[in-house]
Amino acid sequence: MLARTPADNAAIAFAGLRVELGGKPILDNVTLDVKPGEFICVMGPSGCGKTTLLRVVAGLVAATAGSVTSFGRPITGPTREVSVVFQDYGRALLPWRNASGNVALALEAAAMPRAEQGPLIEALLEKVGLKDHADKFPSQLSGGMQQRLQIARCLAQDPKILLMDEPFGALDAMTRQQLQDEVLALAAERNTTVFFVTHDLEEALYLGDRVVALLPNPGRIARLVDVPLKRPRNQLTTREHPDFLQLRRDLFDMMQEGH
Ligand SMILES: Nc1ncnc2c1ncn2[C@@H]1O[C@H](COP(=O)(O)OP(=O)(O)OP(=O)(O)O)[C@@H](O)[C@H]1O
Repeated sequence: MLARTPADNAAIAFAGLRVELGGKPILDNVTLDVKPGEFICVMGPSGCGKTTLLRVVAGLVAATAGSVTSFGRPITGPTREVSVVFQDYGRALLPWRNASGNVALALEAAAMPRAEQGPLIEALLEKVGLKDHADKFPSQLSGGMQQRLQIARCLAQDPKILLMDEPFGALDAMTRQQLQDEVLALAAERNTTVFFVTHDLEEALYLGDRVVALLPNPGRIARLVDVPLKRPRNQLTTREHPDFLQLRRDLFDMMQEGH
């Protein structure tokens, strides 16, 4: 039997990953192990390759060199074990299906018998606070509610890994904070590995067990920091904690200096 390496146990393992698109290097020498159940945040300025890195994990972009594996298996394309929440909920949801119908989409894709779908859809909508809105269409829901619906649809897939690409970027500050806490609670309850992309340093520190800071041209890991703040996090006390402020300062300076 072949010996297992630490990377085989990682939910996601990048080893010397390089990605070129259109002949241009976009990511270079990305090496990182993401532990099962870890909440990892990838942050950095616009164009540093955050979305490209997420798309590699989703199996939508191939490595030019190096490797990316999930629980020891190479990622070669999209699978049901990995689900993606996009920033643009308006385009991710089907406008002609109501909330239940949008969640059902994930279950239909898994060929779940219709009779089993109902109770599961109800439970998922309740989980994201949309129990009383099951019959509403996306256009009848607020932005925050539409994003909750997209999250419910992703959870219906029961993914091992949840990829989130600036999911709260289009929401107002209050809704954004509410959803941050809801996602933290859901991820903890299900022990889901979350790979969360944001350009917002404070959001990354608030959510993450670790923060990966990328710098551009080509996108590369500039810092990998542990966030030692206790859980459950709290929008006031966590953000006021001296460790939070220190990490924010360090990462901010690093991004400003660009190295
Ligand atoms: N299909 C493609 N072909 C060529 N270049 C691409 C392609 N997709 C992305 N890029 C380039 O790769 C770089 C990284 O893009 P990416 O979207 O991954 O960055 P990002 O950090 O997510 O940026 P943002 O925060 O603005 O979304 C950019 O310079 C972009 O122009």
